[in-house]
Amino acid sequence: MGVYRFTCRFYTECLGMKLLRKRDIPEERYTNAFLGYGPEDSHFVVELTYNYGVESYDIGTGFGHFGIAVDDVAKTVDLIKAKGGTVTREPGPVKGGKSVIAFIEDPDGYKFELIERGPTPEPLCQVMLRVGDLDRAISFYEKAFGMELLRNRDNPEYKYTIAMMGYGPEDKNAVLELTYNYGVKEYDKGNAYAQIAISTDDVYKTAEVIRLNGGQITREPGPLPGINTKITACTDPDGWKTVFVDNIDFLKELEE
Ligand SMILES: C[C@@H](O)C(=O)SC[C@H](NC(=O)CC[C@H](N)C(=O)O)C(=O)NCC(=O)O
Repeated sequence: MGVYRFTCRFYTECLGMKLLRKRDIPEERYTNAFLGYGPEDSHFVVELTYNYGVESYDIGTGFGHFGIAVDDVAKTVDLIKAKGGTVTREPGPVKGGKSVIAFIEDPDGYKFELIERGPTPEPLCQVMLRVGDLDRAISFYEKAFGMELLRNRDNPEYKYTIAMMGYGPEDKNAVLELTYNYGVKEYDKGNAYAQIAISTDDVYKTAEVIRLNGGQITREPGPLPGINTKITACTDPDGWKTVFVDNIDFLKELEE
């Protein structure tokens, strides 16, 4: 359990997240820790999973980073260094743009982009995933998941395009940042990053819409054995997984 405890300390001490909930599922041989900047019923959170006995994972090349909005990137980086955290890109304007950013890594090698922004109710603000066909990915997330294309930006000098997808404006909501690197059609997904989770009022309808729009259902909609929360899961055209969780069931789970 050493890796699990150390990782939690990094999230609370270096990133200022709160440890919201822990659960051990011995019959499935894993433990979860839920961390974030506000309660799980109204905030995007990180779910860390420790699988008994597994001490390392392959992060692959497709997963990019989690974005964290901070009001002063340089100050945050100093604090992270003082706590012994790993900084992989020093604070400064993004190449080809103006936003001040820095990159850090957690003890398992997951990257976090620190982004300088004003105060926000949702500091855990991005999940960056690389995709092989941006138009295909945008169309999938719009039609199958009902997300909006909030903004896109081409950076020809550095040969990539990004598209921000989500359910509300970036300054108040967590978004999916899809990145297309010119000419790169496929990535290695490794075995570390798992999925994002999205709430829904009806997992059965959600699965139907996903199927109609080219998504692959990897878990048929229905209640999870033991806890009865209804979920469905799918992969997008690049193979990135998403789990949809029934709203009311999830709130009941939090009360237990
Ligand atoms: C503010 C927002 O626009 C960004 O931070 S973009 C960050 C930028 N992204 C990329 O370069 C994506 C393409 C890259 N090849 C990849 O696949 O990750 C970035 O990471 N810039 C690095 C820098 O040092 O500025």
